[in-house]
Order: sequence, then structure tokens, then C-alpha cells
Amino acid sequence: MKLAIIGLANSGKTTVFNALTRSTAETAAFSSGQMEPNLAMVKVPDQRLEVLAQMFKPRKVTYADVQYVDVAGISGGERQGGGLPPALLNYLGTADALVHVVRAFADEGVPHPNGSVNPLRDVATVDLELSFSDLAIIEKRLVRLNAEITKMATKDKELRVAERDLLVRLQAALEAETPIRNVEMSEEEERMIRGFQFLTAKPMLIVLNVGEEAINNPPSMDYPYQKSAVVALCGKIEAELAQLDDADTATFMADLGISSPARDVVIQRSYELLGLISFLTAGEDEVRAWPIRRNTPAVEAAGSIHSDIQRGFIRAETVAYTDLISAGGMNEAKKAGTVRLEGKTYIVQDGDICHFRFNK
Ligand SMILES: Nc1ncnc2c1ncn2[C@@H]1O[C@H](COP(=O)(O)OP(=O)(O)OP(=O)(O)O)[C@@H](O)[C@H]1O
Repeated sequence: MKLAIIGLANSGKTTVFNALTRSTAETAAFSSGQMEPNLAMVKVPDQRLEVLAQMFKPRKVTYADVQYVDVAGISGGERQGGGLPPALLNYLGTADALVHVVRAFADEGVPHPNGSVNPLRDVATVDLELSFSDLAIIEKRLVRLNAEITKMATKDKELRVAERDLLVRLQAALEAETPIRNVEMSEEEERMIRGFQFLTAKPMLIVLNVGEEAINNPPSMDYPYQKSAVVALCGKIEAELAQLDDADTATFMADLGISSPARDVVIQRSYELLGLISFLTAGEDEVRAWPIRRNTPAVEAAGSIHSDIQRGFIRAETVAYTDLISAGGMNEAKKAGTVRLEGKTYIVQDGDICHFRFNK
């Protein structure tokens, strides 16, 4: 799962990337002419794994992970006074979600491409660029579809007409400044447009990159769309925090008056926005979180561990995390009757601890 970090020039993309991924990519990369995107895998913080590790004393603890991409390097710089450049927009198609870093910090020494700090305006500017990119794809496709439909026999037209009607609906939404992610669609319609990789259909996390003075009273922003969320974070401070060891982090956080790094919240929110939940496995070898899409049946969840387990699936021995913890151990949970045997179609829930029985 890949999250692409976007934003206007100097909004703090690389700083936020460094904060989230605990990397040390060079900031102001554009001015240094860097052309490669920065990539990093990030562990999704999950306290449940720490608790399970105490219970099972495993040799290894493995977190779910997601990939962040800081695409500033390939952007070639933002257009003068405009939004995101075409080369960047093309690149974003393959991302599963977008993280838009919006400048909300004041610093005369860091120029803003549009002259002043104004988060609402910048969100609108970038959203407009994303919409333009989607609209261009729709317009091109509609021209082809219309040409095809006129030539087709009536009985073959049905699918093409359904696609055209849907695209016309999406076009109208975009023209009314509504992102595609906010348009109600059936599963079939969503499948129909998947191949277009529309940018405004992707989940969107807005990160307000605030100044140090706003850490304890961060501003909020109304962004009332589906599959969207807004969080605030001070990239500069978080990037410094990300470089410290645990002891120094605790001291630094106490000085700042915060109880946990904002980084953790941002990573968790992006995980949720991707529509992911974690099921867990626990044993002496390994305690592990496995990312799956919400509403995944047990047999498919088993497949995320190994295709052999999916193929030979018999039952999923399942206990909810809270039931296991309140029982105090797996044997105790069995005695309490909270360990269930679930079949192939059981919908795996976040925090389920699963042991799959299968035919080898
Ligand atoms: N929250 C913040 N408070 C103060 N300064 C910040 C904050 N976040 C980033 N900066 C500073 O802003 C400058 C630009 O940051 P950064 O290089 O991360 O932006 P960018 O969006 O990646 O830039 P580019 O468009 O050049 O790729 C840097 O000097 C950085 O230290």
C-alpha cells in the first residue's frame, strides 16, 4: 500500500516525510535538483502487539507496514503560482492514497509560492489540479465512447452506455468541485472506473503543517468529504523527534507538553483511510499484525499469510483481542469459551487473533 505525499512548493513535504518515516532525506530537494522520489516503509504503531509480546514472549514482533513516497523530487518544481505539475500528476496514479501537506506555519525565510500562508486556498488550489487531471481523462474517454456507441449494434451498447452515464455523472460532480471520492457509487461502478486511477477518487489525508507555537492548540479545517481526514502536525518538531532515541523522545515530548508523537496519529489515520484493518497472529515464534481490507472473509485473510493456507483452509480459530487479554492467555480464553471456530466466509474483524487450520 502506497501513500504519496503531495503539496505546494515549500509546504514541508520532505520534512513531513522525514517525520513520518524517521528518515533523513534532504529538505528543499527540488532546489538541489534531486530527481528520484524518496521512498520508505513505515511500521503502523499498534500497542496490541506490545501487549501480546509480553504474553507470548515471541522471538519476533512484526508490525503492519505501509509505504510513503515523497514525490517532490520528481515534480520538477511547482508551476508558477499554480498547483501541481503534469509530470507529478501522472506519477500519482499508482498511489493508493494521497497525503496533502498544507503549509500552516509562518516563516519569512521560507517563501510561499502564492505569496502568503493560507491553508484553505492551498487545499482548493491542489484539489483543483487533481480535478483537472481527472476531467481531462474523462473528456478524452467520453469522445471515444461516444464514437464507439454510435457504431455499435443496440444489443452490444449496454456496457458502454453505462460507462458513459457514470463518467458524465463524475464529470458533473468535478465541475461542481466535488471530488470523485464523494460520489456515491455501486461496487460495480467502482470497478468500472478503477482502471482510470482518478486522483480525486483516492482517499485524502490533509496534514496541516503548523508552526511550533500551534502544537498544543492546532487549527482545524472543514473538509467534509468521504474517505478524507484532516490532522495537524508540526513537521519541523516531529522530524527532530523522529531522530531521537526513546529516552530523549520522552524528555523532548515532556518539554513540549505532548504525550505522544503526532507521527503515530498520522500513520494510523492514513492506515484507516486506506480501508485497512489488522488481524493478528500470536505464538512463540512471532507476534504479527497483518493488513487486510475491511470486510475480508477468513479464507482470503488466510491467503495474505500464504496461498497454501488459503487453498487448504479448514477453520479459523479466532479470538477477539479484548477477550484474550481479559482472559489472560489462550488456554484461559478457550476455557472461557471466547475462542471460536470460524468458517471460510467469516468476516475478519480488526484485532482478531487468528490461527488457521488447513490441509497441507
Ligand atoms: N512546521 C514547520 N515549521 C517551520 N518550518 C518548517 C516546518 N515544516 C517545514 N519547515 C521548513 O520549510 C522549509 C521547506 O521544507 P521542505 O523542504 O520539507 O518542503 P518541501 O515541500 O519538501 O519543499 P520542495 O517543494 O522544495 O520539495 C524547510 O526549511 C523546512 O525546515
